[in-house]
Amino acid sequence: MKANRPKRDVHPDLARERLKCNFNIEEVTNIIDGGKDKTLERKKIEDIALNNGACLDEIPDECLSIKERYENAIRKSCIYSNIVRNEMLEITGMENFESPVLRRTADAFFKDISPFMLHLGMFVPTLIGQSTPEQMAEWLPKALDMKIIGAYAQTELGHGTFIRGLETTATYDPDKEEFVLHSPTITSYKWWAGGLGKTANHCVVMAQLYTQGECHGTHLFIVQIRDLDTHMPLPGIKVGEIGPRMGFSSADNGFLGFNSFRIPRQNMLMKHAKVEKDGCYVKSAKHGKLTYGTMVFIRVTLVSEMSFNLSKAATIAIRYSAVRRQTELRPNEPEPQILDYPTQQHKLFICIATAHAFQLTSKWLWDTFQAVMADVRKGNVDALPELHALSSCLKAVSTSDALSHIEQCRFACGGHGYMLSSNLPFIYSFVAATRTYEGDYTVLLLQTARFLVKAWEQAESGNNVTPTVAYLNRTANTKRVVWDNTHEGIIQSFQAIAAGKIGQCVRSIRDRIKSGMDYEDAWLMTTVQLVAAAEAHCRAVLVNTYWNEMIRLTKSSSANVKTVMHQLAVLYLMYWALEKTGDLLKYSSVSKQDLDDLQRRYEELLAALRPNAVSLVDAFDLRDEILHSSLGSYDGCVYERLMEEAQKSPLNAEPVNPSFHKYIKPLMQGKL
Ligand SMILES: CCCCCCCCCC/C=C\CCCC(=O)SCCNC(=O)CCNC(=O)[C@H](O)C(C)(C)COP(=O)(O)OP(=O)(O)OC[C@H]1O[C@@H](n2cnc3c(N)ncnc32)[C@H](O)[C@@H]1OP(=O)(O)O
Ligand SMILES: Cc1cc2nc3c(=O)[nH]c(=O)nc-3n(C[C@H](O)[C@H](O)[C@H](O)COP(=O)(O)OP(=O)(O)OC[C@H]3O[C@@H](n4cnc5c(N)ncnc54)[C@H](O)[C@@H]3O)c2cc1C
Repeated sequence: MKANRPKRDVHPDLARERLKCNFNIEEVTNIIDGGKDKTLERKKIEDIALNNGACLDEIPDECLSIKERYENAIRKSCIYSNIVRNEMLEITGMENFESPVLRRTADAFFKDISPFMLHLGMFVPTLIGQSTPEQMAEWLPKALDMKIIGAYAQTELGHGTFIRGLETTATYDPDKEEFVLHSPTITSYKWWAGGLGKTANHCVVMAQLYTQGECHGTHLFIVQIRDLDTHMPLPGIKVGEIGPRMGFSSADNGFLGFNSFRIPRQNMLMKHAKVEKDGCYVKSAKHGKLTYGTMVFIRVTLVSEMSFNLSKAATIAIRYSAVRRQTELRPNEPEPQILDYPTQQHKLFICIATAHAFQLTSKWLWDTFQAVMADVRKGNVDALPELHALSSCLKAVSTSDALSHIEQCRFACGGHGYMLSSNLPFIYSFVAATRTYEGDYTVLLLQTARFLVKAWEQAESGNNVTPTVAYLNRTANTKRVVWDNTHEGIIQSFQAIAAGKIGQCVRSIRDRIKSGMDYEDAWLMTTVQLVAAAEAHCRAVLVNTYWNEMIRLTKSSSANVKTVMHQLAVLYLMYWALEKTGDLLKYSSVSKQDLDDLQRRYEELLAALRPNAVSLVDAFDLRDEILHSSLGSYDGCVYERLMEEAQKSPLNAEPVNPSFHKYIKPLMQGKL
């Protein structure tokens, strides 16, 4: 079903906004995309995927039943996969199946989520990261060609965070050279895996490996769960969907139980550890946590995913705010555009800056990830703890910040932001899940904290520490940093806050141990502070990386692009400095006067950015098909679209609903 979209003239308010722009939008788009060639490639791919209108729906997703929504999502997933397989991968190259462009175009097809998302998002990366070359040759081509469709089944009903506590067992039987998968309890049922409920015919399963009578901890196995022809669950498999949830409505998140289900020995993913034919277990020579690799990979990709989602929300809210007028400031004067209110600018401009901060940081994180993985392939795992610490905190903070900024975008759109047709509730509920999945916020920050405490102890004893915590070598023994309101000064203050908080955690742990606690209890009692310290470290990394990358990427930009990119980065620094005034007062010499000055400069910066606001979101270059929003379309025809979407409500299909005759009328007549 293709929907025809009427072409409309651009709303005069938006047209006027665009005339005010003083920088080259395309140059900024190129920076966000990672270069002019990347922008051209993206546009070419978007044209292929979206120009034929296959992504559009006649009936909005939200007006469909759960079953219809799933079926429509499958229909479109198949169309989309075919386009990816036949046309898009030819341009990106097969090896770039995880290209952000594919994610971006997928969003035009799915207002919610594709049931195939986890196939490409986690199943395929697990095959790549965890298989031997022979296994890769066997499974990967089939997976990329959609001959098999997979899910990632790790979490169980009883355990998500604590992977070592998973209960599914895989017991090796050397006589038959098979593993026997079993779910011994109700809590051992796999739970949550996207695409598992109704779509996947294969999945990667994490299970406790038993061989020669010994448990060797969790390992990954590839398991066929459904017949490829009939799609019926195989004997010994109990599989289904987990039921309605806050978002992810079309992802058929599933449950899965095994009743002594047998798989060949070759189905254990054996890149890092293996079981020989006779049942002998050979441990990973490199690092015990390499089986967690897919999680690290997704945590890394989520930072750019957050930038993308935030840029969508910011585009919707800023275009709407340029069109929406509300409240007379002075009698008989026209009502201002709500974007003219500094409070509105305060809600929204930080969203643009944060989308840039996450995008530039995500590219840097991706390069770091690639470099560490290249080392791991050569047998050097020295940088793995730092990568784990970094990807954990950046995943936690970027998802959490994106979520609260997206909610601000919804607030900024008043009542209309609450409409599903605005798309803001969908974006919000999608991003709300990211704070939990792939490692809960608190849990991941505590992982980073473990690394930071060790780094602190090294720095304290005069040893050099790894690059992302190098600031500890400078600041570990400093009481308070001297406040300086330049960007360098603000970045150093964030580093001083992080160092101060980590140091305080170390002292708290030591004091508690001195007073008789064992290390575990002392750590536990300090976890509220440890989470705050890891967050502070992450903010220090973010401000530093964003600033450095912005300078590097704008070196050859035109003067006005340099200025506007610089303004956004300064806004980001100031916003967070003002959010953290308590910490600044504690760990720097900042005075009340300095903070008042900072507040004034921040407000001036909002005013300076105001004329470019609409063009800055135009620079995200998000097509209307991707935005799916009655409030955010390029033409700004908000009211027409709201009315048009309202007409599609199933309740408007008939002038009188049958419930009137069945219930209301009898009630009115006293006949009920
Ligand atoms: C086309 C591409 C598209 C991309 C699109 C992106 C969008 C995708 C949409 C996807 C939608 C949904 C996906 C959802 C998928 C999932 O949620 S899958 C399930 C994910 N589950 C989790 O993340 C669980 C979180 N828990 C953990 O990670 C671990 O259990 C935890 C780290 C908390 C602890 O693990 P333990 O095994 O108990 O480890 P410990 O004994 O505590 O630690 C020992 C040391 O090992 C270090 N460690 C832990 N993990 C790692 C790692 N990954 N790498 C390196 N090191 C690690 C840990 O810090 C300890 O170190 P220390 O002893 O302190 O030195
Ligand atoms: C939409 C969605 C999609 C998902 N997709 C998949 C998938 O495809 N495959 C898959 O395997 N899984 C998937 N998951 C599961 C997801 O990875 C887990 O839900 C997540 O890792 C959190 O684990 P949990 O649910 O066990 O939470 P819990 O660990 O039970 O957390 C509950 C609370 O306890 C706190 N807590 C837990 N442990 C600690 C601790 N050590 N210290 C301090 N506080 C702690 C947490 O901070 C949290 O506040 C998905 C989840 C969602 C919501």
